[in-house]
Amino acid sequence: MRVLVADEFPKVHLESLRGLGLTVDFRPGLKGDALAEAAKDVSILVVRSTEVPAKVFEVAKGLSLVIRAGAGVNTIDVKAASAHGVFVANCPGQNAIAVAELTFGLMLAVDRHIPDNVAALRQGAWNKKRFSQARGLYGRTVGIVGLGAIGAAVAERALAFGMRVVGYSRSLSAERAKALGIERAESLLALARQSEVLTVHVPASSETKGLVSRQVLAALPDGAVFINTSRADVVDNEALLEEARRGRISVATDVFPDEPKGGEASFHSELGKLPHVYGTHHIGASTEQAQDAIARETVRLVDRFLNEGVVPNCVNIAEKTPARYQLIVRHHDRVGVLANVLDAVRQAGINAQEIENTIFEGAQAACCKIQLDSKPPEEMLERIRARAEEIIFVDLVELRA
Ligand SMILES: NC(=O)c1ccc[n+]([C@@H]2O[C@H](COP(=O)([O-])OP(=O)(O)OC[C@H]3O[C@@H](n4cnc5c(N)ncnc54)[C@H](O)[C@@H]3O)[C@@H](O)[C@H]2O)c1
Ligand SMILES: O=C(O)[C@H](O)COP(=O)(O)O
Repeated sequence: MRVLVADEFPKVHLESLRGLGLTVDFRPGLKGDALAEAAKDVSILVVRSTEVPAKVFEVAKGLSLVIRAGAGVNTIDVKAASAHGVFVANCPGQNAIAVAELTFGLMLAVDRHIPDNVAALRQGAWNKKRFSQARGLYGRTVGIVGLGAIGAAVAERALAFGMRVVGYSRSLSAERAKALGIERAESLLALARQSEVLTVHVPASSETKGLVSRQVLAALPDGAVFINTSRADVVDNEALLEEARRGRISVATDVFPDEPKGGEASFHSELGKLPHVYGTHHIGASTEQAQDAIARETVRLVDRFLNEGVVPNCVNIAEKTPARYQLIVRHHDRVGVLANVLDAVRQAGINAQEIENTIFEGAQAACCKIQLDSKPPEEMLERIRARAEEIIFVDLVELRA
């Protein structure tokens, strides 16, 4: 079996993939049509931020699994993967500490103007007067949008810095907020109004597009710091540029609209050039520790897929199928029994969806559960029951809507 690794990946973990008996094509930097062409003969594709467009799934008929060696899957056409029956999995949480560390690096950098200090020294200037203007983080309020793996890691660090931490997240319950030792805001706007630092950690999706809106940015107090280490799409970028130009708030961002996907490119960002903005080059996950953890997790996923047929961290399995009924058939474990059951389902013109066949100890009997998209007629059940030498019991249950 072949695996294509189309982004940087630690050498030692490429060896672990080979140790699983796979042929590994290590081709970082592949893009677009070249990626689709290279994926033609592989079963597994591993990527970081490289885009995986629909074309890959159209061309690579043997592809079974795409692993995002990272957190965000917005760079993969997951809809196309699902339409072609390809599993997509990621490595959630494995780079959370690295992103939280960068978030704090940015927070401190903005408060103490560290990059400007360095730049002035390099230009031969001493300016203690200007660079002494800092407010300090202790006792200040940080608002965290998205309390998943990264948001929680940021909260933990903010508490250690003696900050007041308030969170807003889609599923942040009062209990979880209490467990994290933070306060909970009722809305994003309410959070923004009290945040001297607002930091965002939500995935890019149709739901989060422009979540940090013009109104949210305008609600930030004068002199606030806005930090984005998630994705550019979660912010109204036009409004952010206007706010940053005005200089009413400071901005630190690791992500940009239309940022290059690869390692090196020329890139001109209006936002990144402004004096109140500190930009980094989408390096949130780029520590050796995080890349090691991500690669280990990738190898674990490949191992389980190869040896157990399961896909941990899969992001595109239907949470619920449209099936309304479940056929339960307890049967003798013999050749052809399931084929006969499915033939009866086919003859009734019903679509079988999820199927699970469980074998009992001793391998004499099994229980097969078949989800059906419509109610089968009584004749179909009778046809199955009629094969008494194969069938022990047949039942039909209606599934909860
Ligand atoms: N800069 C980088 O290098 C870097 C590295 C890793 C991750 N990221 C980005 O950070 C994102 C978050 O990563 P994570 O590991 O914390 O993911 P996560 O899934 O653990 O957490 C995401 C959180 O966002 C919340 N959320 C989702 N939709 C929301 C909405 N509409 N409103 C409010 N809250 C919502 C979820 O409930 C969850 O708590 C990733 O999806 C990725 O885009 C960037
Ligand atoms: O979602 C992620 O994990 C990050 O954006 C990291 O992207 P990278 O693997 O390209 O650094």
